[in-house]
This record gives sequence, C-alpha cells and structure tokens, in this order.
Amino acid sequence: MITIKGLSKIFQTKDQEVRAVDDLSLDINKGEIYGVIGYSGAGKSTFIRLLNRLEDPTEGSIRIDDQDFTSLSKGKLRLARQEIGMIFQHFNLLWSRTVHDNIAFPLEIAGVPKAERRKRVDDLIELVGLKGRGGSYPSQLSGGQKQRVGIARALANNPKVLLCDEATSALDPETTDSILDLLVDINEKLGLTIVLITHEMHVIRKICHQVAVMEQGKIVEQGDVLDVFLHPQRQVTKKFVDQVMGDPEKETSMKLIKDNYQAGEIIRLHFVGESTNQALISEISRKFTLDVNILHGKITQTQKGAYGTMYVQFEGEQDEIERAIQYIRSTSVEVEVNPNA
Ligand SMILES: Nc1ncnc2c1ncn2[C@@H]1O[C@H](COP(=O)(O)OP(=O)(O)OP(=O)(O)O)[C@@H](O)[C@H]1O
Repeated sequence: MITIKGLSKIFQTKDQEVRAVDDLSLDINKGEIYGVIGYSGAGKSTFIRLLNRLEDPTEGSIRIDDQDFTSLSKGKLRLARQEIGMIFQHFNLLWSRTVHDNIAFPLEIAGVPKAERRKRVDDLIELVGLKGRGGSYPSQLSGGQKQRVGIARALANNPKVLLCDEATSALDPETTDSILDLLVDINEKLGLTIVLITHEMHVIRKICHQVAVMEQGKIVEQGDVLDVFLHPQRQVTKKFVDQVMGDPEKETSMKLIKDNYQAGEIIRLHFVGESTNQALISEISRKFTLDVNILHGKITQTQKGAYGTMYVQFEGEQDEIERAIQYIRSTSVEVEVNPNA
C-alpha cells in the first residue's frame, strides 16, 4: 500500500549538511500497524513529515496506493492529504473550539455540508469514547481525552492512513495503554493502515505488526515484531528489546549467579507464540535426572503472539544435561547454552 524507495532528506545548515533521512526504503501493507522506532535524532520526525509532505524529499519516492505522492502538484497534494490523518504528541487542538468543533474543522475545510458534518462528528465522538463531551473545551479534558479528540479529528475525512507522531509520549502509562487500545480497535474496525513513530519499545510491542529501527537516518533493522524481539541483530535493537524484557545482566546479576552456581550449565530459553504455554520446565525435571533452578524469566504479549525468555540452571551429569538440551532443541523452544558468557 505504501512503497517508499530511496527516500532521503538532507538539511543544509550554515556549516554542515545533515542527512536526517538517508536512503530509506520500505513497504507497508494495507491494514498494518507499522512502527518506526529510534532514539532522539535518528530521523523519525523528518521521516513522518516526509510521509505527509510537510517536508519535500531531497531524493526518492513515496507511493501510496499506486499514486506517486512525491510528484503531486499543489492542488492534487491538498486532496491527497485528506487521505492521510495525523495525530501529534501535544495533540495540536484548537483551544478556542469545543471538542465537536475541533473534530468538525477538517470537514469544514473539505466543504462538507453542516448537517452531514454534525452526524459525522457525533459518530466519531462515539467511536473514540467521548460521548457527552462534545461541548467541552480542550482545557477541560485530560491528556488522554485530548488525544481522543486528536484521533477523531484525524479520522474525520476517512483517511486511508493514520500517521502517529509520538502520540502517547506525553501520557502516563495507563492512559498510554488506553490510547494504544483505541488505535488497535480503529485499525481492526476500519481496516486503517497506521504508521507510528516512537522511542518506546512498549508501544511497538503492544500494537505493531511490523517494526523498523532507525539510526542516523537509516533503517538498520526491520521485520515482523515477534522476529525482531526474538532475534534482534543490532546493538540498538537489543537495547530497545531490553526496554521491555529487562536486561538480565542487570536484573539478575548473571555474573554473580555464574560465580555462585558453577556446577552444570546456565541456559537461556526463548519461547514464542504457543510454545510459551508448554510446561517445559516441569517436563524437563520429570524426564531427566537434573536439578533445574529458574534464575530469571519474563513473558510478554505482542500483536503477533506471546514472546518470552527464561534463564535456568541445569545441574546434574553432563551427559544428562546434554540430553535435556537436545530434547529442548526438538521442541519449538530455542536454547542458548551459557549466554552472555
Ligand atoms: N529543519 C532542520 N534543519 C536542520 N537540521 C534538521 C532539521 N530538522 C531535523 N534536523 C536534524 O535531522 C536529524 C534528525 O532529526 P529528527 O527530528 O528527524 O529526529 P527524531 O528521531 O525525530 O528525533 P526527536 O525524537 O528528538 O525529534 C537531527 O540531527 C536534527 O538535528
């Protein structure tokens, strides 16, 4: 649905050239929630501003539904922009307008007649869970409610794509979760394609199907969220995964455990999807003559299923340990012996 090829944006400042987005290519499928994650300065904001042409690219192309978005005339661009809704970290609401009138604003610009506008706004208010608040002003709303208004306004013209610019970064964790749930709900109900940028792996974990990791203007890793959680390739990606899963080195002082428990082997198990439900540990202790010590474990849910890691120590005869490891390898659980050694 969205095809981006060789997209670059170079800013020329007084004394240097900044490649904010550098030769970026990716495909986003219809109905997908696609997350782009990166630290500050990675180029995420520039990327999302290129996507709705708030910035013009230096090079490259963006096609949305087979329309070349990069070569549209000003008039056509205005129309094409109605196909793209956007929500912002600080909501960008009009403070002197009520909730109703904020949501109606893009419809007024598009020339939608008054009666139709009213009906559409009422439907949107209901969709985002703000029934009864149409007459309130933004200053009378909580952060989460303001973002709900932002979402309703972004959806007013029935866009094909919703762009989210750090949409939950100004919200507390609980409100963040409720807004993320709303985005999933909208994605499922309307089949809307959502592209979001964030610096929080929790957001990616909770709602995204696909993820791209940005560093210094480039996409350094991309793929299915579960694959990226399971096999992060780059250091930057591993750090993002640690945001959610915790860094076992820090949390369990692996070195201390290794020093204290020198017998046997320390093993890391990766569980994905259904395999997280297998009672593997109790099965191992039943089937093999081993002592199994659980050192650290965490299971988390993504849009693509569950994912977990567990650190255990197997103590016993070396042959028996080897046999147990072979047995685990025959299941869908992945094994790493003596991790972070
Ligand atoms: N208008 C501009 N002129 C010059 N340099 C810019 C401009 N906009 C962005 N940059 C530079 O481009 C790089 C990427 O910035 P960008 O804001 O896209 O990153 P980001 O990942 O969104 O970071 P943050 O989350 O902090 O906004 C940075 O080095 C930034 O200084």
